[in-house]
Amino acid sequence: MDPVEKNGVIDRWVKKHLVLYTGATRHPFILSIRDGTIDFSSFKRWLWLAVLMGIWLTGQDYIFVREFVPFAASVLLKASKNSDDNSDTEVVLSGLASLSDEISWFKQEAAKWDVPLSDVIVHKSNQNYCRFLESLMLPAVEYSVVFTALWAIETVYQESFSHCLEDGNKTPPELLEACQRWGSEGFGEFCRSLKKIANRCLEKAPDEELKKAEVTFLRVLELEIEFWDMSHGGPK
Ligand SMILES: Cc1ncc(CO)c(N)n1
Repeated sequence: MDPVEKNGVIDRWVKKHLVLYTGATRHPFILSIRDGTIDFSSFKRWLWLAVLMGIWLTGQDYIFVREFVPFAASVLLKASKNSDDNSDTEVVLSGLASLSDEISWFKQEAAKWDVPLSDVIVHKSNQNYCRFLESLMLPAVEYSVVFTALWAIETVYQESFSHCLEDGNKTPPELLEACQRWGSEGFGEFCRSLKKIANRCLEKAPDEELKKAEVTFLRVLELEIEFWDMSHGGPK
């Protein structure tokens, strides 16, 4: 690890807000997948009920990703305008390409469970998250702020699902495919590229902007926790 990355702003913030960060990346829902304590009969019952109530998590994530695409595109636009490094746009573009892949996967999953994605009702927590993304798409929101958000959103998923694949996991085979989607080495590498760029932008950001980016980071963590919370809650 190079010294810049090790002492970067991002690592400082992760350390400073470790409780919230761990809350997002080691949520009880994720731990129950990793420990294999997720009871499949109850999971299926939950899934069935959730489908009926429109809070099916895959369906919610499909809605989220559909909103995440224009957000990532807005980061791409800012990268092409503001960035002093051309490779930024390439990194974001590769992220957009995998989102296209993700959307196909959601559709395939929906077909497997025989649930039409068009019928999914947006849960309140998800709606809040999508609204937050919308607010970040405004042209006035600084590049370092949106980049911090992009890094945090992707990294929470990466750290959560890679934990389910680490040594000693008892992850049910039915869920391995989903875990590999975000827990893979390739996605980890992508998140590290995002972190490098975020650190570089934050290093140069004025204090005011740095504060905004930190608040944005914390908001992402809260919204991710609320997203996981949908796995055990009914519609709010
Ligand atoms: C809620 C949520 N956070 C992050 C990601 C990563 O793309 C996702 N698919 N969904």
